[in-house]
Amino acid sequence: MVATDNLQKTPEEAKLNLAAYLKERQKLCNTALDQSIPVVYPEKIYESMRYSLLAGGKRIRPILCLAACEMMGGTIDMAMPTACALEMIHTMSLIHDDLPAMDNDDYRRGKLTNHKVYGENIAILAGDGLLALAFEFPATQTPANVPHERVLQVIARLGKALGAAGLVGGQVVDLDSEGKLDISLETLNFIHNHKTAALLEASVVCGGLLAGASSEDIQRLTRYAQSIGLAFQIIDDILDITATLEQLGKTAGKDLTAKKVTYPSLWGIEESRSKATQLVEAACAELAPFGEKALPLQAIAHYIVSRNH
Ligand code: DMA
Ligand SMILES: C=C(C)CCOP(=O)(O)OP(=O)(O)O
Ligand SMILES: [Mg+2]
Ligand SMILES: [Mg+2]
Repeated sequence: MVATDNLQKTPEEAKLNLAAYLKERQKLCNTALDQSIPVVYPEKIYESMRYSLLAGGKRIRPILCLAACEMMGGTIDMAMPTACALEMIHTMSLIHDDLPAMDNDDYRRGKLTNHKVYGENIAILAGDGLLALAFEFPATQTPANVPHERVLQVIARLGKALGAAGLVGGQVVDLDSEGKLDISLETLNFIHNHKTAALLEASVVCGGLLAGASSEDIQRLTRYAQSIGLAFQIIDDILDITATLEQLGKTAGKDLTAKKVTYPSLWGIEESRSKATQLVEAACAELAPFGEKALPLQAIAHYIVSRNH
């Protein structure tokens, strides 16, 4: 074998097989998520919740949570219930985001959207059910070797990331901005930082909290996550232009149809991509003091800009 194997690879990827790492973590998360919702009476609601929760997806948020917990000296078991909660919250936000009253989308994760299969009423309730479980699950399932006050911090953190000061607030400004062509960069950053980055930040920070990380380390994790959070949404907006329905598992070109101002609409694709790359470099630099232990989080940061779906 010639030594060209590592060409095109980031320094982290050269030392860590990221594709295998992500696949293994996705499998662990999928098993835990599958077990988190048994189907009982009234079956329809559990089936609807499971339909969207188990429909695939990259599982980026739970994987970030597990990786941050491990980097800070914790274990996968300590973080798995919270990792599942993050995916439940994310899935709820997708089900509601796709409703006719919001983005009115027919496809998600390569399948018909929840309301297309179960009707709007059940889709709304499936989101509510997932959201409630997202708080019950870490509160009741986190193993006893994690001190209660850490779990309490996690619950508070999830609520903050998701509420009006986070994801919900971002979605409100996103909806308000549709069709307006004079949206400022400040408003655009507000949308991205709230609707997308807040939950990604909570994913990383909750992993650190569960492992008992110091407040200084939590601040470092926060800065890493804020940078990858903004980069994630810039890439999402680029993919909306460049990728296909088959790649994305959701309708492409929606931002243009909905007349949404995005990074690529303001600055073009290349400059937006270079901004996202700079953010990822900054994110990786934040984790330099953690040395080799930071490799997974650094590789995930690069994956966020290089992904094609
Ligand atoms: C989705 O934002 C954000 C949340 C919080 C669900 P979006 O509508 O820009 O993304 P997508 O293209 O995935 O619907
Ligand atoms: C927050 C946004 C931009 C919605 C899509 O999130 P993902 O791209 O993580 O969707 P899945 O892989 O989980 O389906
Ligand atoms: Mg939306
Ligand atoms: Mg949408």
